[in-house]
This record gives sequence, structure tokens and C-alpha cells, in this order.
Amino acid sequence: YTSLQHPRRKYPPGPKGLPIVGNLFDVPMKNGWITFCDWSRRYNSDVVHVEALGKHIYAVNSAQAAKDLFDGRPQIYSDKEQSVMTHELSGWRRAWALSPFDDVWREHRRLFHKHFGPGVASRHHHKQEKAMRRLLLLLLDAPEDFSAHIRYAAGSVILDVVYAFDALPGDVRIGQIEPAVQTFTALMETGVYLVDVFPILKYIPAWFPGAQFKRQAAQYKHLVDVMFKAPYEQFKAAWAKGVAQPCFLGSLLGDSEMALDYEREDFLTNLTGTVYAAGSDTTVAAMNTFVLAMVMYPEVQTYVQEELDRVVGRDHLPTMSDRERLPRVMAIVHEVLRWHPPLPLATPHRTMSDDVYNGRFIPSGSVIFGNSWAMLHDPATYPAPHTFDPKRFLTRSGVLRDDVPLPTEVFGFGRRACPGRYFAVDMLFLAVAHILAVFAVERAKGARGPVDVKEEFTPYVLSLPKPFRAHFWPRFDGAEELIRSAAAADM
Ligand code: HEM
Repeated sequence: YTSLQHPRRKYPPGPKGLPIVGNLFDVPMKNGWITFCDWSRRYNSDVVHVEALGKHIYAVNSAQAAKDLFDGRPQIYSDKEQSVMTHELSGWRRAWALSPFDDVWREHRRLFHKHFGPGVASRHHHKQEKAMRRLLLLLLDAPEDFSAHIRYAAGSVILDVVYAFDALPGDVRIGQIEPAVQTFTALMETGVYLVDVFPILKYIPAWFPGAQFKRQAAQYKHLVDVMFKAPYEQFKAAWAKGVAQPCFLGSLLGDSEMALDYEREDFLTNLTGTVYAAGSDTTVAAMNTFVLAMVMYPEVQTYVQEELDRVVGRDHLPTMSDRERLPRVMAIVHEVLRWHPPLPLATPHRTMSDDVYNGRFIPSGSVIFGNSWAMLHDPATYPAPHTFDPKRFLTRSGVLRDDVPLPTEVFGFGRRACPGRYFAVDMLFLAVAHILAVFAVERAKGARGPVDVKEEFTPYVLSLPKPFRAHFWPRFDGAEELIRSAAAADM
């Protein structure tokens, strides 16, 4: 322990900072996962470090170091930064995905797990399948609006599962929520988050968001409060009348165990409202990445469609019960998540006490990024990591290999790792299986022939393909009829 008290502590390597401001200008505003990965190579260290204005920032770039720290030392590495701008002024403190490592978080997480854990996620399958049948119909009728349809499908299934809302496209209940989700993206993109991490930036005029930001934050907070409260109140009204349908919130309200000491109302509002915020944009990002990969790598479609035709046939749509028999579809899901993780730096954790790792110092209150992208692009584990190649997960005979690790880091780290991952993987399995069962995904037709796509992703916390065009063609005679009759059965 004496090394901790040594006046010249040894930190992990990183770029050399300037006097006083330290590495302020090195802290990456965009594509941080690539910068951190480059530093890791340049300084030959899986953990890299910068310091700016007294704040220490670390990026963990290898799966081994992530296991050692996040899994091995959960009492130190499971907290999250609380920021004035995002949490307080803009109302995001309600989201337990961002909350401190405390008893209220623990209780939120325990109750969520009870309804979304690996053994019970199957209770949501019929709602997920219904959302997919609707998605196919939308893609059939307006293929080029695929990105909007994906957003609808990912959002509406969460409303159905959490509040038993059966929302069609354009439903006001979706309109109430989506703008609030977008405030989070806006906060990340304007760099407000950095002001929070380095409070001293508030005194630098160019950085300080000032009165205008405070007005903006008040508007955000209003939207965020509506997102959490409105669906909750609507469900409670149905519950009081005895007409509520089964869902997550209904099970919570009906659970005798819910006689908790917490202020019960806000506890449940925040528990349920966080699901849409955490689960919609992430799923949307992965599904758009899937479409981009299909346009770029058409031969992958043929390979998977052979499996779908053989296992499922062409006279009905796939269901969750086909999953074990569709390893090629699962290989696509894993490769989509590996190729471009929706949260390439997961979400930053915060240390709760001083620590030493491999002889290097990590003080209490540091920001720690787990660089999922770097781990999932490590050529030692995934050769030719920039190529989209689902076959890397399959044996020659086409079953899932057990010697190539699944991209678990896409779901984050330690105690804070995504508890919605079973639900998310089920959703992605269904999306890939449904879309490829009936459609050929191709380049859009422009005035001068097919429109090429670029492999470009947005550079912030949540990273998804930049807008691109694609077309969805029914791929066999009878595909259109199959889509229409399956969707009609739900009406
Ligand atoms: C492809 C889709 C998804 C990806 C890539 C993803 C990824 C992540 C990541 C990286 C984290 C942060 C982990 C960390 O800080 O170490 C997280 C947290 C979380 N996710 Fe997901 N997620 C996805 C879908 C979902 C879905 C569908 C739900 C809900 C049904 C969900 C619910 C949550 C919650 C509640 C947290 C906060 C956990 C906590 O703080 O304890 N996620 N997710």
C-alpha cells in the first residue's frame, strides 16, 4: 500500500500533457474508441491514461484488463459519474442506467432482471414477433424509409412489453417519448458532458453553456419528465379501471413484494421509464448496422438465406423456436455487434476508491472507459477485424464455434453490464431472420443506377451508420403474400 502514498505516483502511459491544463486538448471529442485504441498501441499498454485539470481518465483496451478490473474489483469499478448538466438540470437522474452504485440502483436492477433475465426473457417473445411482422409490412410498402420503420419497431416493442401499449406507427405515445430520448444524444453531441467531467471548464467562456443552456436544460427536463411519467400514468389509469393488459409494469404493481420503503411512485416510474431510454436507440443502431452490412456484403445474404429456406421454408415466417437451428442467423447477430458496437466505449464507469493495477495508480473518482470497440477489433481474437465476416463464428459444417469468443463486451462491463442483453439478442435474432427470410437487401436505385453506400458511423457515445439508402425486394414469388397475411392475422 505504501506505493499509494509515494509522492510521485506512476500512472499508466498516455500522451504527454501541457502545463496546468494537462491533456485537456488530447481528450477525444469524437471517435474516442479509435483514439484510445491508437494510444494503446503507441504506448504499448492495454490501459492508457490522461489527466486534465485534476481529473483522471482511463481507457481499458483489452478484454483481460476489463475482466481484471470491472469483474474482479466490482466494489471499485461499478459507479457512474453524476453530472450537473445531464443528471440534475436535464432530468436524466431518473435513468438508473446512469445512477450511482447504491441501494436504489441495486433494487432497480434486481427487479428488472426478474423480468428480463435469461430464464424469463421468453415471456416477451410473442410481442417481439408481432413487432417483426409489422416491420416487414412497413418495409414492403415503403422500403426506402427503413430507418424510420426500424425505429418504430424497436420503440413500439418496448412500449408493449413495459406498458402493454399496442402502438401503431405515428401513435402519440411514441411521439411523447422519442423527443426525450433525443435530448440525451443532443447532450452528448454538444460536448456538455465534458463540461460536467471537468467542472472547471465552466469558467472558460467558450465552453460555459451559460444561461442559454440553462433554458435549454429546463426544456429537456420537461421532455424527460414526460417520457418517464406519461406512460406510467396512462398505465395506472387502465390498471385502476381493471382493463390493463399483462406487462412489466403490471407485474410490478401486482407483486406483493413491492411493499417497499422507497417513495414507491417515483421508484417504479424510473425503473420502467429507463427501459425505453436504454433499449430503443441501442437496438436501432444495431439494426441499421445490420442493413448496412447486408448492402455491403450481399454474398452473406445468400449464405444465410440458404439456411432459412432449408430450416424454415417459404410458407411461414421464422419464430424464436427456430433459433437453435439457425446458427448462420446467430452468426450475423454476433458479427453485427462485433463489427460496430452501438456503444463503442460502453458507458464510462467511475472509481469509488484508490487502486493500483500492474503497478500503476488509479485514484478514486477517476473516469474509466471500457473500450469495447478495441476489444472487439483485437486481431489476435478476431483476425481481419474490420471485415464483416459472420463465418468467423462458424465451423466448416456451419455450427457456432466454441473457440471464438462471442462479442460479450458489446454489452459493457462488470456489475453494470447490460441487463437487457438477452432481450436485445432475441430482438436482433428475430429481425435478421425475418428480414432475410423474405427480402433481398440491396443498394437503392438512383437516377444513375444503384447508389453506393459508405462505411461511415456517427462519432459520439451512441454510434450508428450515418444515413444511407437501401432497398428491400421480396425475394421469391409469394413473399409479399406471406408478409401481408402474417401481418393481417395480428389486426
Ligand atoms: C443491441 C442492443 C444493446 C446494446 C449494445 C446495449 C449495451 C449496453 C451497454 C454498453 C450498457 C452499459 C454497460 C456499462 O456501463 O458497462 C448498457 C446498460 C443498460 N442496458 Fe443495454 N444495450 C442494448 C439493449 C438494451 C435493451 C433492449 C434494454 C432493455 C430491454 C437495455 C437495458 C439496459 C439497462 C437498464 C442498462 C443499465 C444497467 C445498469 O446501469 O446497471 N439494453 N447497455
